[in-house]
Amino acid sequence: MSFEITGRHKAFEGETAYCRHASTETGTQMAFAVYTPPQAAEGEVPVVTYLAGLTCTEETFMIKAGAQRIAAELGVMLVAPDTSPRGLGLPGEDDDWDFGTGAGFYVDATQAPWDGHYRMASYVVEELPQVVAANFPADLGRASIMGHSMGGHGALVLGLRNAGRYRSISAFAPIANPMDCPWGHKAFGNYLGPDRADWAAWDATDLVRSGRAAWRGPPLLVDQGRADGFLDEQLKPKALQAACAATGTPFELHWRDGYDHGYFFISTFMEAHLRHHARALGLTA
Ligand SMILES: N[C@@H](CCC(=O)N[C@@H](CSC=O)C(=O)NCC(=O)O)C(=O)O
Repeated sequence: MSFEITGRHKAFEGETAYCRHASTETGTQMAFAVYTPPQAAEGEVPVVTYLAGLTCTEETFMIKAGAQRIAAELGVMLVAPDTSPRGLGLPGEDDDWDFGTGAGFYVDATQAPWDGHYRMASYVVEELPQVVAANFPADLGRASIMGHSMGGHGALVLGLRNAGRYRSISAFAPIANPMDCPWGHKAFGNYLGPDRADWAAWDATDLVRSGRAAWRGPPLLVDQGRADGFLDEQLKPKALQAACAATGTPFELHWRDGYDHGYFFISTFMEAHLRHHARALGLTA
């Protein structure tokens, strides 16, 4: 297995590392970032994976979210993958900012030409943790997942579909009902095909509403800014809230007055999300 650390940066007595490896799921080089907290010097530490949104890379979270200080206090490893395979040269891959490169949507594509490569669900859940644990002191038995926007959708869906692997799930401004918004229609139509029945398995609201995902862990934690320009057309947190209420799924939605969709919002509430995960991971939070 090829693996390379391309950059190392000391932070809060731990280290942010930028990594690359040859992925079997995507058939490309994939990039990801890892923050290792100082507690890892004493042994394996729990892992929180962060999935970023449209147009982001493995760098975005580490640079903008302000998460390392609190991760260092709590003793949590942070893992942030890139948001899609890159550089495949597929037709249409680089035409739009909300589809293709930087927009893998954390599904396993079934439609040509995407299906052999755009396998971000299997990459995040199966392959990436193994690569991380082979190279960093990660305790995969204690794992949680979080994300933003497209990555909030990813965290919710991958967490709900793989509840045995994740102790807690949280999201900032997630695309909560992608079957019912333009971003979701575009991504799912191209990656999964025209049959909406095939989309439902990748929609957090539908997974909860249908009872196909039965989450019984700590509340699904969601923060949403009221000044978010994408809220009404793309995000639909109230649909997920209604599905959770109807099925008794633990859910906590915080509306944040004046906050928009960006990393000033995310960094403001990052500490609360990491403490939520730390409690689920058995750490003092
Ligand atoms: N087209 C714009 C907007 C892209 C954008 O807002 N991306 C968000 C995620 S949106 C849903 O997944 C983001 O996180 N951007 C990175 C950032 O640093 O804010 C553009 O290309 O900028």
